[in-house]
Formats: sequence, structure tokens, C-alpha cells
Amino acid sequence: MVEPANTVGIPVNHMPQLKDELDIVIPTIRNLDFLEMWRPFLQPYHLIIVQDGDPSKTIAVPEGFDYELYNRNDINRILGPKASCISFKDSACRCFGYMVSKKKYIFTIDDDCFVAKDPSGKAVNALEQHIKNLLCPSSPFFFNTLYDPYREGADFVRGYPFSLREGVSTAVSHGLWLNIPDYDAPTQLVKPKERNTRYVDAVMTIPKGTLFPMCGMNLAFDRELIGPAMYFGLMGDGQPIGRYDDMWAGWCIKVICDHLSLGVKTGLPYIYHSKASNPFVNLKKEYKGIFWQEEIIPFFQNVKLSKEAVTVQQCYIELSKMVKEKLSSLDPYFDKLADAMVTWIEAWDELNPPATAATAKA
Ligand SMILES: O=c1ccn([C@@H]2O[C@H](COP(=O)(O)OP(=O)(O)O[C@H]3OC[C@H](O)[C@H](O)[C@H]3O)[C@@H](O)[C@H]2O)c(=O)[nH]1
Ligand SMILES: [Mn+2]
Repeated sequence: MVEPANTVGIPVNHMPQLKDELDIVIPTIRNLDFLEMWRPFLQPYHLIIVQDGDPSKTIAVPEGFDYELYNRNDINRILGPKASCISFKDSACRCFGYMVSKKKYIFTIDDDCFVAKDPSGKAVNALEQHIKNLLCPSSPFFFNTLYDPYREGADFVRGYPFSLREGVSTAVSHGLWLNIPDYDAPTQLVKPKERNTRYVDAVMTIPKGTLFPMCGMNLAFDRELIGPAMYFGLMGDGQPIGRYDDMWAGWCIKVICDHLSLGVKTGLPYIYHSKASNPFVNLKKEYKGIFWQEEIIPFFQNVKLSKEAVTVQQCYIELSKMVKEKLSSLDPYFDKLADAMVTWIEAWDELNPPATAATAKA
């Protein structure tokens, strides 16, 4: 039986790493009592809360947290017509938080994710581990069989090319989940009682050329390296698909990271995922994605970005054109999604204008 950690009594660290360079983005339709358990680790950081659903509902945030909160009215006011690219009634809305942030790093977490215990019973400071993952290089070009070579007590193994040991910058840190695993609806239906009790003490770089199913519930990334590609797509209200928000973003960021020689890591940290969402509701949201992805994955596996695409925005716009050209035949939804990808970049650049010489000096 796996249980969340007891964090009562753990003192808040008032000088945590990257305190002023990192925002925590939480999509929510609930009250945020879960933060009480995270207080020792997260209180010093700034939160960006993206309130989904009914904007007239009041979301209670525990005392002592520094936050900004955006509901649908705010999103519409800030983005105007471009708000059409931000999903409604789906956790995909969280990407609005990435766009409005001004910080270098983002940590995003779901409101039903609690502090996990490691095998020794110690509370896992997931954010601290994500920061460690992001601040040390990745090794996407050659697999290190002893996993993360930069970790204390590990290294590159014999036969690992020395020319590759410097590694590349890490853009994404993908964490995992004890208790309720992030299964798709069919798997949830077949294995309703399955709980993940296995804590694997490893962090790995996902090799170049390999896609992966990115889950948004415990995820951190370098916003300056890959932020513009972290669009969670058109999901939820009015859309034919849901629960593929993070998957879509994961496939887009991975082909772009591969193209720009950036690293994506998965493994530690774990969080404790407490709530299984309804598998029948999930099946309705997912079912088109389950057969579409048999075409989408080969599409991403064959993506070749041009050498002229040297910024994330340029890569993303190129990708949107490929989506329109090659996936619209699968369903008209992809034509709409390709347009929304462009709108997302336009909105991103509007809210995050490139620093001019003057502003850079100021
Ligand atoms: O309409 C909605 C529904 C939920 N949220 C917020 O999103 C977070 C995830 O919601 P929940 O924990 O209920 O769903 P899960 O099935 O466990 O989440 C998985 O699937 C959807 C996402 O990809 C998610 O990352 C996966 O873990 C939670 O904070 C809700 O409050 C929402 O904003 N709008
Ligand atoms: Mn959940």
C-alpha cells in the first residue's frame, strides 16, 4: 500500500533554488487545499493559477501563498480573439499560465497530486528534483546504461564517447506518479484497482529520435528554451478530443528538442496521484485519439524540420504547416489545430516580445 508523505513539521525553506526564476502553474476546477501538503516545498514560489470552467466560481487558495489567478474572463480579456486557442473545460488551459509567466522555468502540477514518500519514507520535494534535472545536462545522442551520468555517485560508463560527455541543455523534466498511474481509459477500465507502488530511483534522457507520452501532471521545463512549443492544443469544450493535450505538446516539443539539440528527461521525481478520474468520461474524451494516434505517431516520427528553423517559434510554425498538410486528411480537426498552433505563437510573441537592445540594457 503506497501512501502520501506526512509533511507536517517540515520547515519552509525561505531561500529555495530559483525562487525568483520559476513559476508554478496549476490548472484547476477545485479548491487548492492540496497546497497545504506542499507548503514546505512550494510556499516561497510564485503560483500562476489557471481557473477553468465557470469564472464566477471562487477558488480558495490557502493563506501565505503568493499567486496570480486567471479565469476564462481574464483569458478572453488578455488575448482577445486569440483566446480561441486556449482550451476551455480541459486541463489543457494550463498552457495559458506558461504564456503569461515571465520566468525562465515552469513547474506544472495537478491539484490532485500530493507529496510522495521515497522508499526510506522521506517526503519527496518534487520541485527540488525537477530543478536538479533541468540544471544539469542531458545525453540524448548516446544512451548511458547507468542512467543519469551527472548524478552524485554515477558517471558515464566504459565505451561512452568522451566527445559526447558534455551533454546538451535540458529543456524538459518529466516526473512520474505513485498510486494512481496515468493510464488511458481502456487500461483504467481493465485494471481499475491497479496502483503504482514501484519507486524507480532513476532519471534518464529520452534518446534523440524517440517520442514519449508526456504527462502534464508533474512536469517542469525551461520556458526560455522550449516554452513556445508547450502548447497543449485544442481540447475540451467544443472539441472532438480530450486528454491528449499533454500528449500533443510532448510530441511537438520532442521533435523540436531533437532538432535544436535540447534534452528531455524522465523519471524522478515522483508525486502521489490521489484521484482516478472517471474512466467512462475519459473514454469518451480519448476515443478518437486512440485511433488517430496510430497516424499521428508516424507523422511525428517522420518530421524533418529545416535547417533554417533555428528558433522554437520557427520550428513550431513549420510544424503547424506540416500538421495542416499531412494530418487534415485524417480529420478536419487538425486543420483547426494547425491554425490554433499559429494563433498560439502569435499570442505568445505578443505577450513575450523579444527583448530589444534597449530593453535588454534596462
Ligand atoms: O475540465 C477540467 C478538468 C480538470 N482540470 C484540472 O486539470 C487537472 C487534471 O484533472 P484530473 O486530475 O481530474 O484529471 P486526470 O485524469 O487525473 O488528469 C490527467 O488527464 C488530463 C491531463 O492531461 C492531466 O495532466 C492528466 O494527469 C486538475 O488540476 C484539475 O483541477 C481542469 O483544469 N479542467
Ligand atoms: Mn488527476
